Amino acid sequence: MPTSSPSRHIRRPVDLRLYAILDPERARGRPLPELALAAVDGGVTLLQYRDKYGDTRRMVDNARAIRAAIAGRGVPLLINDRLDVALAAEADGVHVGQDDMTPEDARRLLGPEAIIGLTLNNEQEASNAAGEPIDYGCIGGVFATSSKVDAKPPIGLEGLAAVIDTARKDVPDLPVSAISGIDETNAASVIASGSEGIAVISAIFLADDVTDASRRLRNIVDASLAAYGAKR
Ligand SMILES: Cc1ncc(COP(=O)(O)OP(=O)(O)O)c(N)n1
Ligand SMILES: Cc1nc(C(=O)O)sc1CCOP(=O)(O)O
Ligand SMILES: [Mg+2]
Repeated sequence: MPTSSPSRHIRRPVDLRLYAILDPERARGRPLPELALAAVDGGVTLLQYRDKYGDTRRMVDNARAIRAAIAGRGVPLLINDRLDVALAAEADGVHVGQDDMTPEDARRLLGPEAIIGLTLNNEQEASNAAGEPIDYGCIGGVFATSSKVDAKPPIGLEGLAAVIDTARKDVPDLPVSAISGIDETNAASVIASGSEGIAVISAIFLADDVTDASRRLRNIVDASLAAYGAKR
């Protein structure tokens, strides 16, 4: 078994500018590896495979196929919730929420090189992130979404700014992004609130042209980061 000391974790570098989450429920029946590559071609910097309904074998097969499709492109692949799938498919890490396996247990199982992300829903959870062996936090949900059945009430831009401020104060070296309902109309406001990037499902993977949608979002993020800067 891999062993790791979670309390002494040195954060892995992670580029949060455009984080695409690939979910078969939001793919319009199109092949996941092709969608993954199309998104990477458009400038996605981090990719997650999220599958709330897939059986384990399908998930491992899909994760392997996605990994093969984007191999050599420098874009890490994370698996939502499922450490076993991440290990079997040799993905780069996992994303866990507050009700999933703890970051400490995930770190112990995956080792120091894995990228581990954690959902932060409020200021208390941002504060509690201090000392967690994670590499980034993702704050949600900012706006309403149809992509998550058990989504919490949206916190809006003011809520986002408050959670980011708490993270900056209590966990200054933690990179943070934001999720839920983010698209071309509001991405700039998310960055202006202090986020280092955006995490997106439908604005990328429900688009007719996934590469074009990714490119437009990436341009908005880059321009907004240049204008507002990351506060960290
Ligand atoms: C980047 C990113 N942020 C948040 C989530 C949500 O995680 P969680 O709260 O565990 O909910 P599920 O996605 O597991 O339904 C995420 N997956 N990715
Ligand atoms: C996976 C996920 N987590 C959320 C949270 O609030 O924690 S919202 C969400 C889905 C985001 O999809 P879209 O970009 O289509 O709104
Ligand atoms: Mg989860």
